[in-house]
Amino acid sequence: MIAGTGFYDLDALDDAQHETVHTAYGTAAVTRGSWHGQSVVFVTRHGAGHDVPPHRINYRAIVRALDELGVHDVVAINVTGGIDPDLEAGEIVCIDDFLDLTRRRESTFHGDGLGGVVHTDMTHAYDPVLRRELLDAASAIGQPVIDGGTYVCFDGPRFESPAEIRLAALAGGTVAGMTGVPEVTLAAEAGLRYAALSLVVNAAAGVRPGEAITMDDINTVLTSAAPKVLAVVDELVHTRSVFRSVDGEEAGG
Ligand SMILES: CSC[C@H]1O[C@H](OP(=O)(O)O)[C@H](O)[C@@H]1O
Ligand code: HPA
Repeated sequence: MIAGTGFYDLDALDDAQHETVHTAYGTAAVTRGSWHGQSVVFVTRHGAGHDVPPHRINYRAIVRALDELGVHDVVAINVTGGIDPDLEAGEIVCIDDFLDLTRRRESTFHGDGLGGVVHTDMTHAYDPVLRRELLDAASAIGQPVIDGGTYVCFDGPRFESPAEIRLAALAGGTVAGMTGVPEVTLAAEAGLRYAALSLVVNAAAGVRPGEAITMDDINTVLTSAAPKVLAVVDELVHTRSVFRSVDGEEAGG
């Protein structure tokens, strides 16, 4: 699980061990533990003290570390601003596409052409099966989650201008964030299954004319809504543990 703003530790993890993983792309701080008997690796992408801004996160080290630790499935949580005017703060969207409007990020494992030039398909960058599992988990606990939406990624760390959000809306954007890309594209390059739950914490700039974006308002939404997102992931992990014990499989992955 890779989470960001408002998600700095995972109380659900038993036997949590903090580790630094050294990769060819730099280091990543991870917490490993057991959740409903399943092996889980948790990463808080801005760091435990939220001291890494979105444009400075070492996405390649995080994704490579998860890959090297044997992770197969990644559930990402991103908090976002709603571009779609119908979205209210506190709503959750299970993302199914992205638009990359970042400009200054290391965004590939294949930049140097070593081993050949590689072009990775992004048609199903958000894994349909893992998305379905998340949506089913949400249904099982009665938590509404919107099925599908386009995550538009900006560099940040500033919020967008109203004109930037109008451009993103014209392109079909649903929510705006600063961390979803290249996390999703690197996961695809690494062959990891990746799905993302996006928690809307404000209306994106200009969507509600006259309304400013404040961290106080965002933190208020996070306090009440973050547990709902975690409850969906908890149900997913719980469901998997039940199926694995019925199947007699080893917990893991
Ligand atoms: C809430 S202020 C903006 C900050 O929040 C989002 O973080 P994350 O994607 O890690 O949940 C956004 O991308 C910015 O980093
Ligand atoms: O409005 C936003 N824009 C970009 N990222 C965000 N993260 C929370 N809200 C926003």
